[in-house]
Amino acid sequence: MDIKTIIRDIPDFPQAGILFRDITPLLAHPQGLTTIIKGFASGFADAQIDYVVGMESRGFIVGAPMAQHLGCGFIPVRKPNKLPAAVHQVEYALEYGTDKLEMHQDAFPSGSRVLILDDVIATGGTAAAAAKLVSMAGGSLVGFGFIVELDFLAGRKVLPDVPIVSLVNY
Ligand SMILES: O=P(O)(O)OC[C@H]1O[C@H](OP(=O)(O)OP(=O)(O)O)[C@H](O)[C@@H]1O
Ligand SMILES: Nc1ncnc2[nH]cnc12
Repeated sequence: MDIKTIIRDIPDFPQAGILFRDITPLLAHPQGLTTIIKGFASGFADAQIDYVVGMESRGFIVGAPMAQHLGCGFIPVRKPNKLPAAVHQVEYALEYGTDKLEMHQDAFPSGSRVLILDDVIATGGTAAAAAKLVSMAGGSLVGFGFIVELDFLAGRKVLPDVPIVSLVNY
């Protein structure tokens, strides 16, 4: 299955000048999620992952099924004021705007091996913020996985030096 042919391009969303790579047709395909999870699983075979972290909201769509596939825990990284217990917080820049992300301070035991997953890496700000949150909680970052990587924005340059698996590059 060639997932690139199923991802749809939407010009000028959410604002003028952004070419939005829309994964919803891929998610709607009967083999879409299976193909995505197989891609991540083969990229991180033998990585001994204890927890998968996914960022609100599209990171949840790939993070939760990957955690189920691995038989490990899923940790949500959320936008501000959504998580009920004590949080770590990081502010970050987006391709379109700025935002903050939070994760529970007690999300996983210190030393846990953590994989960060999201649908898209653009500038890398979101993934770098998630990596900071994992580090603040004492996690050991195993790698990053993305369905889509926008190469021209060079987001991987702002990430820590761990393996990065992208299923599709533009
Ligand atoms: O590499 P970056 O420049 O940080 O951009 C990538 C992020 O942007 C999108 O999330 P968005 O904040 O739009 O939220 P959503 O998942 O709720 O749509 C996407 O799902 C990534 O999380
Ligand atoms: N160009 C883009 N397409 C889809 N999701 C994104 N998140 C940030 N930039 C994006």
